Amino acid sequence: MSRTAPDQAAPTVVRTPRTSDLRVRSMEPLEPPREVVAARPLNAAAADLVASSRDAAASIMSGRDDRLLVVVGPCSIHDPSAALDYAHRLAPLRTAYADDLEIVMRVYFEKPRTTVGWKGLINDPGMDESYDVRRGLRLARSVLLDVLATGLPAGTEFLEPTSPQYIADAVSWGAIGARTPESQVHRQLVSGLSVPVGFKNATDGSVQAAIDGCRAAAAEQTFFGIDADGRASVVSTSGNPDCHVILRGGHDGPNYGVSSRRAALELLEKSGMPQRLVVDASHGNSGKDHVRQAAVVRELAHDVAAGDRGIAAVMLESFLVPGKQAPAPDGLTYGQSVTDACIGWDVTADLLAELAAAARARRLAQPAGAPRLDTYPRVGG
Ligand SMILES: O=C[C@H](O)[C@H](O)COP(=O)(O)O
Ligand SMILES: C=C(OP(=O)(O)O)C(=O)O
Repeated sequence: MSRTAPDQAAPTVVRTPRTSDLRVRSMEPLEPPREVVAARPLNAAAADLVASSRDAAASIMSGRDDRLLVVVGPCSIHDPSAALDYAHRLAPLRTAYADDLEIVMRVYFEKPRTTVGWKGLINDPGMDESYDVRRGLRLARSVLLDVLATGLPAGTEFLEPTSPQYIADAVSWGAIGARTPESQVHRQLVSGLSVPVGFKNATDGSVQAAIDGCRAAAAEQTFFGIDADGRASVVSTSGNPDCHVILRGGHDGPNYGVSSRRAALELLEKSGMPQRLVVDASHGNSGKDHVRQAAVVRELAHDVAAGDRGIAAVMLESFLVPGKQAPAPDGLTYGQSVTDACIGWDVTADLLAELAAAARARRLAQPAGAPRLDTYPRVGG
């Protein structure tokens, strides 16, 4: 065996380990928002509806308007035809109850999941794990414009930090879901949205998380985002004063009852925010049992009719057919939810009539000289 002389040693091979994209399978550029918006721009009538319904929602939430805001519609949009069918039924009720209710349709495209599951029409429009996000974005925009054309404003959850560039001009009310009120990314995003936004209490029931979310979103923020051409950008915002809290229940049970509402109103007062709440009849407040939603709404309507002014808005998950089914690319029941169970159309129509009557009764019961709610400052104001 020959020994290698030190000056003839084999050169050391220095291997540089790969340290990025180890778990990224692919990256595909998206169309810039400007192109998607230009393909289906808002017309003047739709822009008027968006602007006036945003004002109405902000006025109701601050107490300048004594009607009830009602955000009602499917848990998620999966079939644009069924969503439009629903919108055509709801739109006449918006007109019929306009003196007492400001009805906004839930048009939710992005679903936050507890672990994993279908993440909504934008992420996977075919519900077949093909994740055609380009189609999803265009489809979502079309659904929003078609809903606006029926005369209904739309409300949605903002989840992906860049998707609002594609659709937010057509949205009248926004939500930050229970899994994200503490997320800095979402608070920053809301600070730049031109839309009134409700922060849900956290899934553990914390209302303070939602209040802190409103306060952070009311402040000026600087963060990463994309511009209308899709370029990575530094975004600086002036803050969103039109934020409010949504009670949706939590792991320990519902929080729509009078004592939970009173506790939430006290927290709002301590933070100098309007003592006005959105109450979600679904999720933790119904235990995800759609039949329970009707009981929750009726309890809220009773308290509104008795003069409760802390309830400014009610959210309902409703579709054409009650219940829910598993998401699938075909073979689905038309008009039934593929995420949380929804109440069906007939019950929805009854509940809207009851909420309108309750808002009317509250107005009539208002003692002359009662303090105007609009004396509350705006968030951060
Ligand atoms: O609103 C919909 C659901 O409650 C939310 O997306 C979480 O759903 P999951 O717990 O089924 O994932
Ligand atoms: C996901 C939703 O609700 P939450 O964030 O309260 O679970 C929703 O309203 O669609």
